[in-house]
Amino acid sequence: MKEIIQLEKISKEYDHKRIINQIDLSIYEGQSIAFTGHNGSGKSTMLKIIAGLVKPSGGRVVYRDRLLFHYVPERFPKMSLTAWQYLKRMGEIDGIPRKVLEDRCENLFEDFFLTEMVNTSMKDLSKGTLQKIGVIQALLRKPQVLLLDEPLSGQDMDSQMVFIEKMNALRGENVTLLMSCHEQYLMESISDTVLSVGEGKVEKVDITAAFSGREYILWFEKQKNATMPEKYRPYIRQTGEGCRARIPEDESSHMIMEMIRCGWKLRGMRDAGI
Ligand SMILES: Nc1ncnc2c1ncn2[C@@H]1O[C@H](COP(=O)(O)OP(=O)(O)OP(=O)(O)O)[C@@H](O)[C@H]1O
Repeated sequence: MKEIIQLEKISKEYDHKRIINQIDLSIYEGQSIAFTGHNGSGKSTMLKIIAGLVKPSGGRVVYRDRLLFHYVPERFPKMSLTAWQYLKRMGEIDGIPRKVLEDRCENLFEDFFLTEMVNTSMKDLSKGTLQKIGVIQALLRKPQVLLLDEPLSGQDMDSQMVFIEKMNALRGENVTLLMSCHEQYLMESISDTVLSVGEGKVEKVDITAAFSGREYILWFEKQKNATMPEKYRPYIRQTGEGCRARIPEDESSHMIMEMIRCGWKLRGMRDAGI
């Protein structure tokens, strides 16, 4: 694999407090890294340093190529433009032809269930909706490196599934993904490397050992004309207007996709071990 970014002895201090301490890290083309760790451990700081948005206090970041970065912040600024006006401007800056931009936006609005909100002023949109607009902006023109700061924190379950699908499609196109994240199922779904950030250090987590044998509890709500996929019947218990399933982790993404395809709406998800 081709190394595209190298962190050499990176440190960062805020108010004399060392958040990141002498980190060395190589990032490879097409790699998908999740930074995980407690609140305030330094995940966002790592992303911002890699994106060149924050200057390290020590060390240097070496970029092997000229790379197109897209950065999706955790909190998207509220502004008076509508989502559509905003994305049109951003697309124009990216040099995307008008018609291509319109088609791309329309498809992405639909995918992320945003069609009814495109003409609402962004200052009146929720955190999750703004986050989706940030993701759409990042998808308008394919970047080489996509950085996402807690991309799922405000998104509903259906949008999370769309997001996972889109990220895996980008991985298929060799886009390098770097995200900060707390959700283990997201790391399992889209990351090949998990790095734990804490006490100044960044350490690799053995994903296979950490996630093996896990099961999830899923809740689905029945929509009109929903049918039950035969394959998953043994895992499912009916509950009033919906159903509940306990499923091994490596089956969970497929089950969710299949249930959504059969007309169910994912209402919730949690680790069965918690
Ligand atoms: N601009 C800043 N000025 C001062 N301190 C900062 C600044 N940015 C971050 N910090 C501090 O650095 C530490 C790491 O912050 P960072 O946002 O990187 O953590 P995080 O792991 O992403 O947290 P969370 O999971 O809560 O988003 C925190 O203690 C935070 O308060």
